[in-house]
Amino acid sequence: MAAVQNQTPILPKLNPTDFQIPTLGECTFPTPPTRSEIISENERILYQSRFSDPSKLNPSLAFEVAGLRDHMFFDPHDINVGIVTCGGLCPGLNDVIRAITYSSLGYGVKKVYGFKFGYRGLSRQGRSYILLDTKNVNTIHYIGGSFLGSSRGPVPPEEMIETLKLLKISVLFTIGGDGTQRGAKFLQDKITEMGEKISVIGIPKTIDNDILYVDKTFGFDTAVEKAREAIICAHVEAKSAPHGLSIVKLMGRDSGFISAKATLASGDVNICLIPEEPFTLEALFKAVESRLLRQNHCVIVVAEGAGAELMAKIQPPVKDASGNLKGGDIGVFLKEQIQAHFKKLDMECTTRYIDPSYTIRACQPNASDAAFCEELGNKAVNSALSGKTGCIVGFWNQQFTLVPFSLITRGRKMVQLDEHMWCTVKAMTTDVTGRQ
Ligand SMILES: Nc1ncnc2c1ncn2[C@@H]1O[C@H](COP(=O)(O)OP(=O)(O)OP(=O)(O)O)[C@@H](O)[C@H]1O
Ligand SMILES: O=P(O)(O)OC[C@H]1O[C@](O)(CO)[C@@H](O)[C@@H]1O
Ligand SMILES: [Mg+2]
Repeated sequence: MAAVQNQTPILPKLNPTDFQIPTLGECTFPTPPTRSEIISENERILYQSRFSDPSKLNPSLAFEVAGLRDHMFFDPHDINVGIVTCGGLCPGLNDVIRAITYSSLGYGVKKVYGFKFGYRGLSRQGRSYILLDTKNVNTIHYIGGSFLGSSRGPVPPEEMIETLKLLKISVLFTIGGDGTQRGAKFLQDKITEMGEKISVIGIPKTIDNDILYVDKTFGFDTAVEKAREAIICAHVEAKSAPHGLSIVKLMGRDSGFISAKATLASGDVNICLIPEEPFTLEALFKAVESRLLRQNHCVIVVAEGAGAELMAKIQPPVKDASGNLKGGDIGVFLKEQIQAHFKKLDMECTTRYIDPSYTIRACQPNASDAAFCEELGNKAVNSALSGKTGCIVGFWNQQFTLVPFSLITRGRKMVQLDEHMWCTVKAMTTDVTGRQ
């Protein structure tokens, strides 16, 4: 097995205090009769569930449990809440917006504000919102995208607090990826500094599944399902042409989870390229060549962030409005390079290039993601009413957790090259690292 190259902090040095969730204060309102499960304040979900020596297991490294307590910090009848969706689209955004709205109004919350186009809707200049109710959110889960719109780009936390205070909002739900939760952390830090009693609760969203300390984010399953459909079509195309080569580009700027999982799910991929594992063009050409000669067809899946070192030589990455690095189009680059290579060899290669990125992201969630979103939304409301703040609702070992912003913003989850999932992908595909 080749040496592991990437260094995702999967098991960094953690302290029990890293798991502590800030609270706004004492919970004094008895929770009204509810169908929701009541969580005892002492319950925890172990960080480490796999071990060989039980004596080395540290039970104080554990997540708080998301959900309702027997007493609430907020009297729901006294408060307004806000919802914002930021970053790229993701299947299930509308489902979470709907779940939060229904759940909040069910507890008797006065008003649910939906901010338009991400944090921009909370800014002084771009302040824009709609009141959400059971009528206007009733059917939004039938379609993809965000009912509220989304955007990238920073907004000063002071301006957001000004908006929250103006509208008497006690809880802000931030639905978004790592950047959104970084922004939410800045906001919550400022709120604490100013001594305001406003809770900020994140719901991690990303098809990339790249949030640290979260097993799975909503939208990921759907993205894999849609990616698999594209791969199946790519395989059909490749098999139907003389020396057919299909290249499918999938999203994944820094983490190749969609590509890896879709490769496992389809069984039709011959070469899988992800950002975490560098490859060489020479090894890639050789692999395609030998595959076309042996099997007459070949399917390549490439994550958008793969080959970043190759792309950087042609075109330095640019930053988007949020400061995320965006490189050139690796899919188009590979198509052109491979075509030029086979032209030089005077060997036939019928190349098809498929980029389903935005169709994967803008669609309705599958049933499993939709159900997951419903629970996430409910857990977020329950946790906020219990006075929790400065955290996201996570999912770890099949349980809904609370994870501090300070923990998830330490980095980004990436595919570990020695994890079972990636090793299985490697067993199913051809290595193009140039090391073998
Ligand atoms: N360090 C930060 N401080 C304050 N705000 C931030 C920070 N990083 C990102 N944000 C803000 O969060 C919002 C969303 O960030 P970003 O565009 O990176 O998307 P994201 O939430 O990571 O979603 P995804 O990458 O999955 O599309 C933007 O408005 C951005 O300005
Ligand atoms: O087109 P945009 O908005 O820049 O988003 C692209 C990025 O969004 C993501 O889908 C994450 O939401 C990444 O995989 C991708 O790099
Ligand atoms: Mg991000």
